[in-house]
Amino acid sequence: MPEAPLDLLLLPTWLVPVEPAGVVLRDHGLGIRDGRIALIAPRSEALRYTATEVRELPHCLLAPGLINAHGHAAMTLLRGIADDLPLMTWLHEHIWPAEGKWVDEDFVRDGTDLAIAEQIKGGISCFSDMYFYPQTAAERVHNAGVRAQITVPVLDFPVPGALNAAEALRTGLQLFDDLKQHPRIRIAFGPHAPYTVSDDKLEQIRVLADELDAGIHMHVHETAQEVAEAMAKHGERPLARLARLGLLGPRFQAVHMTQIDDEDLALLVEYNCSIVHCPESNLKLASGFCPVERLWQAGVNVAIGTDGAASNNDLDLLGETRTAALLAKAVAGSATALNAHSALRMATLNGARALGLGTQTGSLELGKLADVVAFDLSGLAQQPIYDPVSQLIYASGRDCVKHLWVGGKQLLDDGRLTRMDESELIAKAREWGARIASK
Ligand SMILES: CSC[C@H]1O[C@@H](n2cnc3c(O)ncnc32)[C@H](O)[C@@H]1O
Ligand SMILES: [Zn+2]
Repeated sequence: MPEAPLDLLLLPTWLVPVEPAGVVLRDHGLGIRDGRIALIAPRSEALRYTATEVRELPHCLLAPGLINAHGHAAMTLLRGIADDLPLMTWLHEHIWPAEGKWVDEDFVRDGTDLAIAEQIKGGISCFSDMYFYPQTAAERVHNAGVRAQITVPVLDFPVPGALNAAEALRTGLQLFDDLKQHPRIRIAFGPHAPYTVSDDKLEQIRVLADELDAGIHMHVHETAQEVAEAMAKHGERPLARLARLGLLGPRFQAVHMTQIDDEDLALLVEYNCSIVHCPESNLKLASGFCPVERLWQAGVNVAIGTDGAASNNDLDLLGETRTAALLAKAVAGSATALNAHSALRMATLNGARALGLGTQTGSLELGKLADVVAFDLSGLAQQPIYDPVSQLIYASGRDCVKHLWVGGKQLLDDGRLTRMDESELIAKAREWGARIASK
């Protein structure tokens, strides 16, 4: 029986599948059927297939959609509200007061939409979100067509939208139930940090996460001060405390990890945890440096995240990946650390693995979801091209992002959002900015 026609055949100059590592396929086609990758073949062979739509992509590099493995989407509306401060001053004196005053469902709706649009324009097909009103964030993800891990935020003190941790967990459980069949949304737990969540709440989360086979996403070892204060208070390092409470495992996503001693590294390896490295937020808040090369050599899965726009101040994962590649060399004292191909892997497949989506997305392989980005490398600043991946990571900005498909649906076409109104998003963000600045 003849095969059903492809829905879409993409014909780029370069195809970078990410798995197998280091491969660049020249003049190949990628076929999509029913939202999944159905064909990868040399151009001449690919052209023998019938396809409803054929898209020539000259000078384009086709790669898996980028995965932003840590952020606080709605914080786009607090972009630039408090710059050039250390973490605790930033949080206690500026961000938490602003969130207490402004964050409601409308804020999360408009801020999340703005973040989604910025991320789509930056080639991000999937992101992780840790913020208040996760049900509203999930609704925005559903409408926009992107993929996301939405975490249920848990803190020991009252927060916007959920009066206490018990209520936050109750809301969260409802969300797990409502969205368990959703094709693009995965719910996880988001205990904020070891210094804001008590042992009993963490144990409760461990039990629920085991029952639901869910991820646990948490800021951990963000600064040396966090570790020193935990030593003074509990007599143990935060990661060791989390291990004692049974939270560590392959579904645990430790965000930041700028402080890693030998025992910490042994725990990360033993429990097969993922790390989400946020180099630009760590640089801006002067939080510290995650030792990426050391983790990589030890076989730990390291993904990349932007963190929120109030500490970064953009959601540009391509730029973040370049920063990660450069910083890894400085921290390791070795120019061979984190080459361009490994950096792209961190921003794609490692992100998918961290979020529990490694068998579904993060690489261009037959049967995987068609989450695909096309970067246009035809510009002056990208010439000449010896290695297109080097050019992408070290010499390109997000203005090169041309098209994005998520599950085979096109969300960005020639740099334009297909499902969202950019001028409306800008107008709404300006309204919020004016309101917040005036008070
Ligand atoms: C539980 S909702 C998220 C909560 O986290 C705050 N936040 C944003 N960035 C960071 C960071 O780098 N470290 C710690 N906490 C952060 C955000 O403002 C929300 O209150
Ligand atoms: Zn964060």
